[in-house]
Amino acid sequence: MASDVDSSENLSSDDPSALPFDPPGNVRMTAELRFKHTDDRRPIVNQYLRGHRVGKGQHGEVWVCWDLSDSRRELAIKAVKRNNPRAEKMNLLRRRNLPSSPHTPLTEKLGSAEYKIRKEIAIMKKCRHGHIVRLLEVIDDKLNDRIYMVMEYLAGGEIKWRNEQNEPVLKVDQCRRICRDVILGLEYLHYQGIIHRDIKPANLLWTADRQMVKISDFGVSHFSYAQHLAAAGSGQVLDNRNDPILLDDSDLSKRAGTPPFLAPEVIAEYNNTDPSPSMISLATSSTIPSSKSATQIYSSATIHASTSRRPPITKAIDIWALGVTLYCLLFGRIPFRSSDSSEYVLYNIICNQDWSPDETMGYDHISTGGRHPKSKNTEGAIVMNFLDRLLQKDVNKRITLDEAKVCLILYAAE
Ligand SMILES: Nc1ncnc2c1ncn2[C@@H]1O[C@H](COP(=O)(O)OP(=O)(O)OP(=O)(O)O)[C@@H](O)[C@H]1O
Repeated sequence: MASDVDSSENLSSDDPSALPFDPPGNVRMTAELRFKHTDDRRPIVNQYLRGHRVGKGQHGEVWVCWDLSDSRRELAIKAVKRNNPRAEKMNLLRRRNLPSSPHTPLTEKLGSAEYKIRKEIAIMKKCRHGHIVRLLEVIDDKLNDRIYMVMEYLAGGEIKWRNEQNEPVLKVDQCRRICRDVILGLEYLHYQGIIHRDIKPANLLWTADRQMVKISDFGVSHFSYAQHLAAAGSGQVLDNRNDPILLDDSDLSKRAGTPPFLAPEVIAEYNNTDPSPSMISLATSSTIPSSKSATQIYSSATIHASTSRRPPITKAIDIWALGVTLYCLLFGRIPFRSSDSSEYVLYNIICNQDWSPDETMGYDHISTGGRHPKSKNTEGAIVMNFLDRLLQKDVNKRITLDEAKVCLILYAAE
């Protein structure tokens, strides 16, 4: 088998349950795929015995598998088709009405499916942290135009946060612990210069014992060398020079993520109560399908820096998305919703309307005390104040991860 270990990262990969701030581990890059079946017709991809399918996304399918080589470890294997004609067609339809740009982004040169997977791999290769799903091997099957990503398996699956009646199913303390895990994961990502851009409950996976969550799905994430230097200090050098895809900044100008979780600065052109007709047509050209209001979008529109008021897009967008996520976990519903499922209405609500809590939060029905609780020391008041700071529309007033950590420590100590 033609296999080579990424030479830019020369630390051994051993412990799968890496502790926070572990150095990056090796990701095996394998250029050959062997496919066979067991006697009872179960598929084997190289040394991985494939089990049942655990998930299906826009671009790929994920199966549980077992490493037959030595460890017999239970892992996850994601298969992505390099060229995805359906997704390409959707993108083409979306792009049709948009103004053309003199600079053709790499997304369009490579085709969005291949770009997405290559970027996801490049970003995951940089990460080794206890709250980030870890990539172990990439199998590049050129013959069949597929790429396989072998990852650690999160057996608890996606966080289930509401029941059929849209009521919360998690206790407030569980929500707090999920929040803590995401903050630790984001702290590591931001230190690496990575903006996740799609934090939401569906991208947070439980470990088998449901004691911990890990951040997954880096399909629309962005690596910024400038942010990495800012976070890590200018003495740091880029540790992955072989990945030009990481240096392509064109995709930060795309509106990527999941509409109800987008921060106001990402959709700043909707921060306007009297929109121009062109603005409405821009938004309605990609109306949110009603049943899929929490589906990821990518490049439905290029963000134009036409407005001088536009704040820069920074890692603070992940903090906003964490606020939306925490609200979902506490109340079993999304804080900003549009009644008619149009993107324009939703974005206008996100930019211009305040959120409101229910009387109680969590499965354990703890009183919130309302949007601005009178007493400051109740559990409800502490959580509402935390949400208020995460969901600050003004990016300069939004809480930082350092401050969020302090809030959570104080909250846990109450
Ligand atoms: N490491 C993993 N362990 C367990 N389940 C996983 C793992 N990775 C993904 N899944 C499951 O598979 C589903 C699809 O995975 P993923 O979101 O990565 O695919 P995708 O094609 O990138 O999706 P999309 O682009 O639509 O967000 C997830 O929703 C999750 O439930």
